[in-house]
Amino acid sequence: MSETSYTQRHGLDVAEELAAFVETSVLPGIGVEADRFWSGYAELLGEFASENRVLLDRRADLQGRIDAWHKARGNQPWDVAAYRAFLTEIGYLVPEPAPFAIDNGRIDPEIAQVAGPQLVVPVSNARFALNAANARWGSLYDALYGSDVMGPPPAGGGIDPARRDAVVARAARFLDEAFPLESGSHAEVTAYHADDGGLTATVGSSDGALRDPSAFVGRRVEGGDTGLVLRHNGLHVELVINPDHPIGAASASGLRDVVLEAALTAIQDCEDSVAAVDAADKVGVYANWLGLMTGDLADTFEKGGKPMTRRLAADREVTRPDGSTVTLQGRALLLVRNVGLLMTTDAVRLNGQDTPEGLMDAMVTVACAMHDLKKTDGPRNSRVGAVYVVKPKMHGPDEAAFADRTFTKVEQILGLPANTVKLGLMDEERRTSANLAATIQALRNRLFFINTGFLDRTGDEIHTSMQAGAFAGRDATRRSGWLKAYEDRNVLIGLNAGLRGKAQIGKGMWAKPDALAEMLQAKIAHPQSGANTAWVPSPTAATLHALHYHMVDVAARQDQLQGQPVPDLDALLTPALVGETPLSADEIAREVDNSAQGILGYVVRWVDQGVGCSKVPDIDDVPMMEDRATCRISAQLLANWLEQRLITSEQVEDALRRMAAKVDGQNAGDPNYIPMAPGFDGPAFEAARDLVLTGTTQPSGYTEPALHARRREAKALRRA
Ligand SMILES: CC(=O)SCCNC(=O)CCNC(=O)[C@H](O)C(C)(C)COP(=O)(O)OP(=O)(O)OC[C@H]1O[C@@H](n2cnc3c(N)ncnc32)[C@H](O)[C@@H]1OP(=O)(O)O
Ligand SMILES: O=CC(=O)O
Ligand SMILES: [Mg+2]
Repeated sequence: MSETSYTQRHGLDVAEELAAFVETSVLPGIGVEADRFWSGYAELLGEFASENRVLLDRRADLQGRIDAWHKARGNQPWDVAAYRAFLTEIGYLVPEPAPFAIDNGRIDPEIAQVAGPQLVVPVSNARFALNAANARWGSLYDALYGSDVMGPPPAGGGIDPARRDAVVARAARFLDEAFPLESGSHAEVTAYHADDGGLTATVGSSDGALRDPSAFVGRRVEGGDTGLVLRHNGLHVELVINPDHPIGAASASGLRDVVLEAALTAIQDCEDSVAAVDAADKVGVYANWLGLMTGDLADTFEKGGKPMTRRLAADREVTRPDGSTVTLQGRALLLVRNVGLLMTTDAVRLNGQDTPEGLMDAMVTVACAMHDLKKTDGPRNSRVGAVYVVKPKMHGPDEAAFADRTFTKVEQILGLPANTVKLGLMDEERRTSANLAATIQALRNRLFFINTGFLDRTGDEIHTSMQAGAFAGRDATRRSGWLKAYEDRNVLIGLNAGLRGKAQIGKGMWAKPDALAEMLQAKIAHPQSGANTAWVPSPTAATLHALHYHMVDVAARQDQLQGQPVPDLDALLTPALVGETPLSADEIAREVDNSAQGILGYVVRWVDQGVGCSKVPDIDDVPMMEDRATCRISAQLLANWLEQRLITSEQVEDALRRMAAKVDGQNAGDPNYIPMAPGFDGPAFEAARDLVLTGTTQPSGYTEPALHARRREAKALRRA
């Protein structure tokens, strides 16, 4: 039962808290009257809500036909030619467009020109959201010292001199690679000098310049620190000199830190990393986004036993050798991820019906961003007057065209110039990957990224071919040919569509937040593949991943790749089924336990505590980032194995119960935690059960319907 109270606006029933938030917090100062906002919203729903429904019905219709095709073929050998012909006949595959190039208008340099990390953060968490914005600049010393890159992370308390020296030496190696000196190493520098002639470094008895003197940008002073700002591959690096600081005092040159320009962009997420199921939750999410756009967001919390208040970082003013100044952005360029087309919300109702949540996100998040567009001086987000909306889970060109028209309408309602809103296309559903060029074309006037590597994409891979047979395990599914085709095609199709120098071609999330030594080894593959950004889960990961963009010149890599043949669709369309070599009973049992644990560990915090992104140890106790997309994969794999009779529902129930007890144990230290055992009947456990047992019939295998319903149930129980 909903607790929501409504107020009437232009024929809409609007939740009172949303109406109050829009009218008292969002609209004042952006030149849009409440009447205009709500009458426009009513028009938007009138024009787009039923089309949204038709697009969802089309998804279901195509899925039904694909399921029937696989079932009718039974055990016949896989025939990709027949499959392609069938997908073409039903309109799942559309004709390739003639060559074209995107024309996306003015785009900020963090997207169009410079390659670097993209951080993602649940915007519902103000402390994290601010931290993500401020992760534009990250201490390399802290990232190396505090992570596992230099060996097991420190237990805390005090500085270990041996570890400190190893960190300093590692950072000097980086400086030698990115900013080599004419002679000698940064490790040997006893003094850095900056004057109108540029930067010199003293090594032994001689002063030498940088091998590339133009890499020196200038100097800035902050408190007792002098920052010497360098630039390489478009990314800035600051040598922080302060001989009075304990770390600077231990260094002959007084170098106390090397600060990297790290998260060039940060996605403030209203989607899969948040749990927002009603008007109150949505207003919480929007309020943080609004605060980021006005610049006023602040959060006070306790850290290390002391209260601290976090705010957005200031810009950085740097004095060049010739005395002129340049202002460097202090914060990541902020993008906002809206929700997709699937869910409806009861925060705005029309004719007694809930309305598409994606349309509400479009109206409200763009209106909030207008506070940034209205700024005439001081720190701002977009310097070219753009709003960057990341649009997830679109299936193919028709849905992309729908998003394009939706934002045209939103721009008209809010009085914004056409194509102010730029869209990031998440290539995370198979119908988009298979029709990528046409999908890009549908967004050509506002596209600012295409990203791959997505976990949702694996979930959709399994769901789409649910009836084709049993999928190999989660890792094997992600190692097989379709994934390489998906990744490679995305880069090459993006380059063919003229994204170079205009938009991002991005790669996916590093989902092991604590395994950063491994990330440093592995994630260099992203820039090497021609991607000019890739997702990271934390500011520390952003700082470390930034090193990769110094090691690889992505623009040069894109030049090499431009014009290479795009891999054929066959590999993309071939599902990663178990095949000739069946999985052993042990392999199956281990995968079932692992998936059950991942689902429960995530779902219990989502449903009972409203936490949308969690760190959950896997079966080998490796902490994994779990969000709705990883949950979708685990649930879909178990649903597929049930459907294909590799496992039984009794096995699933047994694994869920055993793993629920394990997850309870893992959360024993959390005073707010509600154990799932021994009753196994609370909304969290029920949600996990729903996700697996109804996984074949959930739309596209999405987790939102089950999670939202159970979270609302948990909230109602708490109220009762
Ligand atoms: C499939 C997809 O859709 S991927 C996109 C969705 N995923 C995400 O957005 C991942 C976001 N990341 C996170 O939520 C977290 O990093 C987790 C849950 C994965 C791990 O969190 P933990 O390691 O437990 O973080 P913990 O609570 O210990 O915080 C450590 C510090 O890192 C910061 N931090 C961690 N992640 C982030 C982040 N994404 N952005 C900003 N700051 C962050 C915290 O603010 C905190 O610093 P503070 O104390 O100074 O505020
Ligand atoms: O949205 C991100 C994903 O991995 O899915
Ligand atoms: Mg996703």
